[in-house]
Amino acid sequence: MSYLLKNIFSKNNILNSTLLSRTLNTKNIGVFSKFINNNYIYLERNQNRSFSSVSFVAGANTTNTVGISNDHPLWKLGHLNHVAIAVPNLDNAVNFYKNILGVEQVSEAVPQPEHGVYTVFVNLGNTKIELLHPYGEKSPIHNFLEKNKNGGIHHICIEVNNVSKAVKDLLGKGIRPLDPEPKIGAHGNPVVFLHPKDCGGVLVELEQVE
Ligand SMILES: C[C@@H](C(=O)O)C(=O)SCCNC(=O)CCNC(=O)[C@H](O)C(C)(C)COP(=O)(O)OP(=O)(O)OC[C@H]1O[C@@H](n2cnc3c(N)ncnc32)[C@H](O)[C@@H]1OP(=O)(O)O
Repeated sequence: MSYLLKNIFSKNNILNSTLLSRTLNTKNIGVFSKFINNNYIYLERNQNRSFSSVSFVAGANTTNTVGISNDHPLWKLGHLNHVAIAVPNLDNAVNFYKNILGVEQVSEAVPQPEHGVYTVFVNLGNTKIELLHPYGEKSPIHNFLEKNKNGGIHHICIEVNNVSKAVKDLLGKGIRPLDPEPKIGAHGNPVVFLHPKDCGGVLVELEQVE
């Protein structure tokens, strides 16, 4: 059997595939299923739990089969861009930061239809707070606010120099992005969210900043 075939059918791959398939299921979102080496198939399910789309996502190769090694990082981590707080009442939250704490730079509320949220940025100088409020019925923060009636810290956003390379590399290390492709975030930059179950219980957003 060639080295490649041995790799495909190695005990590790079968084991990883089984483990990942078992742990990746969350309702109404896509499922990453390990395919060959660090490549994944992304299966998206609709409300009836039947599969509605399939995409192929290539992970970074962490073996030496094609000469790419993680000893030479392909991407770099940057600053903390913002801490996002989901709020049940945007006016009350803006009043707290602007008038009670006295923050000078507080943006207007901006609808982000592609993300299902309104955002307000509170600029603290060294980093920002992003206030999030649901936009539309399918907002990804509905469940969070259902469970946290007074709101709470929803995610952190860390800057990276190349979000696609970061995702490929992280997939190879078992860290799942929540979408197969980056979206354009509130600052007009590509962003991707990483599964909180893979990041110590914290929803992590990576934002590409040149
Ligand atoms: C504009 C843009 C930008 O900054 O540029 C944004 O901010 S957009 C910001 C809004 N967009 C996003 O958040 C996109 C990424 N988020 C998502 O895809 C989703 O919200 C998920 C994180 C997958 C959660 O989905 P959903 O609410 O349907 O599932 P769920 O409530 O059943 O939660 C599944 C499990 O994840 C945990 N979980 C849910 N939300 C969490 C959070 N924010 N932090 C940590 N853990 C969280 C739950 O406790 C639960 O754990 P247990 O199973 O143990 O009970």
